[in-house]
This record gives sequence, structure tokens and C-alpha cells, in this order.
Amino acid sequence: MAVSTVYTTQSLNSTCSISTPAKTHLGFHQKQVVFYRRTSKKGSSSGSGSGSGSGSCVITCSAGDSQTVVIGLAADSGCGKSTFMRRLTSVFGGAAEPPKGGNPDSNTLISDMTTVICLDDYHSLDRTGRKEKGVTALDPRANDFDLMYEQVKAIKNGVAVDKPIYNHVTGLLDPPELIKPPKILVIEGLHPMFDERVRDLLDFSIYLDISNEVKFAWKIQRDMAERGHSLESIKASIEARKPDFDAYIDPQKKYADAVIEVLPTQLIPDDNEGKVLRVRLIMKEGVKNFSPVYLFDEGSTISWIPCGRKLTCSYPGIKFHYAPDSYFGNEVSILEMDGQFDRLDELIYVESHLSNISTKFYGEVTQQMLKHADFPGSNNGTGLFQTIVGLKIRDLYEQITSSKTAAPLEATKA
Ligand SMILES: Nc1ncnc2c1ncn2[C@@H]1O[C@H](COP(=O)(O)OP(=O)(O)OP(=O)(O)O)[C@@H](O)[C@H]1O
Ligand SMILES: O=C(CO)[C@H](O)[C@H](O)COP(=O)(O)O
Repeated sequence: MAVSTVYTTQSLNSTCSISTPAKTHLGFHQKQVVFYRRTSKKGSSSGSGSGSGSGSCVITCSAGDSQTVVIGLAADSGCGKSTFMRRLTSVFGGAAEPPKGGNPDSNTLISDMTTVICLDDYHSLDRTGRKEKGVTALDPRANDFDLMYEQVKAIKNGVAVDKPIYNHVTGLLDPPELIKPPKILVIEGLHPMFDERVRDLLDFSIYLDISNEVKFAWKIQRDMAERGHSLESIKASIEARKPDFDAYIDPQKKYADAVIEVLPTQLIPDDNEGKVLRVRLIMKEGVKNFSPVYLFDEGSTISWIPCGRKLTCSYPGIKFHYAPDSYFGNEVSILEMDGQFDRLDELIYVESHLSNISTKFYGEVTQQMLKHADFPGSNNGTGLFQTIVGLKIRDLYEQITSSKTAAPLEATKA
């Protein structure tokens, strides 16, 4: 008996038509073919999921002007992902808010240009399930990578999806929420670069690499001061996660296009307070639509102490370093800042010595930093580099979309 396949899509702002193309252009996400849900129907000619067979019946959706650029942000819990996201969405303008009228415990944040989804929503085991099976949330067995891949791919292709919600309050999996394709989709969480298929969907990837000492200091600050946890329980939770963190989360940094590494300062001998930080921005060379930032002279090795007449520094001062290097066998540029700013308005002096920062006007980095002076890390390299990476992502987005607007003609010719 012949079985036909009906594809239903929920493409935002898109027009869909059924066609029988000689050649389907999957994987090109501007005006393309998308499949999401599939139901089988008895009785007519055969359909194909891939759309590549001759005579395949497919639904072609044109996503209008929208093209979703996908950014991956990986880090352990409590390592500054939310703070980074707030800086990033601010660069694009507009406030990021949970879906209106939706689940109050949704992890999603939506702004005019960006939608940030938290990959915890792809936990396949809820809190009780993980406990019963004796696995942590960091373990791939507690996560549904097939669904993650299918849904990120669908969104990238301009199709809305019903994404599950992991409820951090109850520890349960809640009914799904509708995610419409945004201009920029950020997938943040523990595993954005773990699964090769998901990794291949990313237009740019970032890893926040927080050293154990600093992670501990931040956890204490948040979980003790704000959530009433004891010092022992914080230590125990970090220790319990460590083996899986080392096995499944940390290795993703080798795939990242940019890594923000946060270490204790080297300016204070034997510092154990973790307040003054040494932050390194590790930028892969040769990444499409991304050119690394540099200090003074591209490709040189530079050490710079900006403190003096133009930059006020109290103890222990500020030190910058910039050099080419290699990271997991890849050629990279590393920009480092150790120390903290006393006066954020004077940051303009540092900004004026950095190049390739993708600003739209002189002083934009300083303006962004001043705007969010109350965010954690605004007086040090974490805030500075997160802001710069945000600007680089805006630039990457603009490059991708401008090249894609020119692409359909090419695609038709092919
Ligand atoms: N750059 C920073 N400098 C100092 N402290 C920071 C910085 N970034 C984050 N923190 C501290 O870490 C805490 C967690 O930050 P944030 O909520 O951004 O992390 P997260 O990765 O989104 O956490 P989670 O995944 O647990 O929600 C903050 O409350 C703050 O105390
Ligand atoms: O590592 C995490 C990512 O944020 C959480 O620990 C994970 O999602 C499990 O959540 P819960 O604390 O609700 O058990």
C-alpha cells in the first residue's frame, strides 16, 4: 500500500508551498526546504523525508527576510552564561524577556533580535530520573541530543518548534513551549558543542572557561549569599560534578571559536580571594566572518601596562598581554587582561588601543560597559571581553545576513 508523507510546519512569517524540485537544497537556510513534523497517510504517491529522491513531495518554505544565525555558548552552571547573555542581547538592543504568557519557569529569553534557549530543556531525565539512574545532568545519558539536533536544525531552517522545558524549580519536565525562528538563536548550556551534529549547526561558538578557584569564589558569592547554601554543600556539589564536568563539558572548549578563560590574578602573589582576575580571550584564527581582536599590532607579542596619566589604577594595577599562540593544535590570538578598572569611563583609553573590535562608533565598548556597570565583572576582563565578543557576534551576524541576501541568485544558478 502506498504511503504518502505529510509535513506540517510552523514557519514564522513564511509562505509554504508544495513542490517537486529536481534538486532540493537542504542545509542552505535562506529560502529553503524544511521538514519538521511527519504524519503518515494511506493512499497516495510516496514522499521522502530527505526530499532528495526524484519526484519527492516537499514543502518549501520561504522565511521571508529572516535567516537564523545560531550561536553556541558553553559553560558549567554558575559560570556567567546569563550575565554574558544580558550583555550580548544589549548589543543588539531591546530587553530580553521570557515568552509572554508562557510558563513562568521557562528558561527562554526573547528580545527583538535574539532568542536564547537553555539546553537544560533537553534533559531527557528529570531530577528524580537522574537520581534513580545515578547520573548527573552533565552526563550525555541524561540529555536528548537527537531532539536537540532536530530542533536547532529546524529553527535554523526557519521552522518553529515545540521545545520541552526543564523546570529548575520543580526538577520536572514541563509541557513544551513554542519557539519561533529568531534572527539570532543562542543555545546556551552545558552541551552546545558536545554532539557533532549540533556543533555543525553553529555559526559561532564560545566557551566560558572558569578556573576551579574562581568558580568556587563565584559559587560561594551566589549560592551562599543569595541562596542560603552552606560552604560544605557548595564544596560537595562542585566535587560531585567534577568528574562529569571533566569528561563531558570541559573538552568542548577545543571546538570553540572563542574561549573566555578566567583565572586568579598573577598580580597579587598567592592570592586566594578570587576577586582580582586574569582573563584571557582566546580567538581562533581562520574562522569565517570573524577576525580576532588585537592590541597595537596584529600578530606581534605585546605587554602593556596602561596605568598612569590616562588610566587610574589602584593596587594591584592592570596588565594587558597580546600574542599569537596555539590552543589544542589551532592557531589562535590571545588577548589577556589582569587586574581591574577603577574608573570605567577611562576605559575609552584602553578601547582606543584595541583594533578589530567591530564597534559601530568610537567608544562603543566603553558605552556598553558603562551601561551595564552593575553587571558582575564590569570592572575587569570578563565584562570587557564579553562585551567585545558580543560586538563580534553582531558583526558576524551582519556579514552572514548580507552575504545571504546576495546568495539566492547564486543558489538558483547552481
Ligand atoms: N564576571 C563575573 N565576575 C564576578 N562574578 C561573576 C561574574 N559572572 C558571574 N559571576 C557570579 O556568578 C554568578 C552566576 O552568574 P550567572 O547567573 O551569569 O551564571 P550562569 O552560568 O548563567 O548560572 P546558572 O547556569 O547556574 O544559571 C553570579 O550571580 C555572580 O555571583
Ligand atoms: O548543571 C545544570 C545546568 O544549569 C543543572 O544542575 C542541571 O540543569 C540540573 O538542574 P537541577 O539543579 O534542577 O537538578
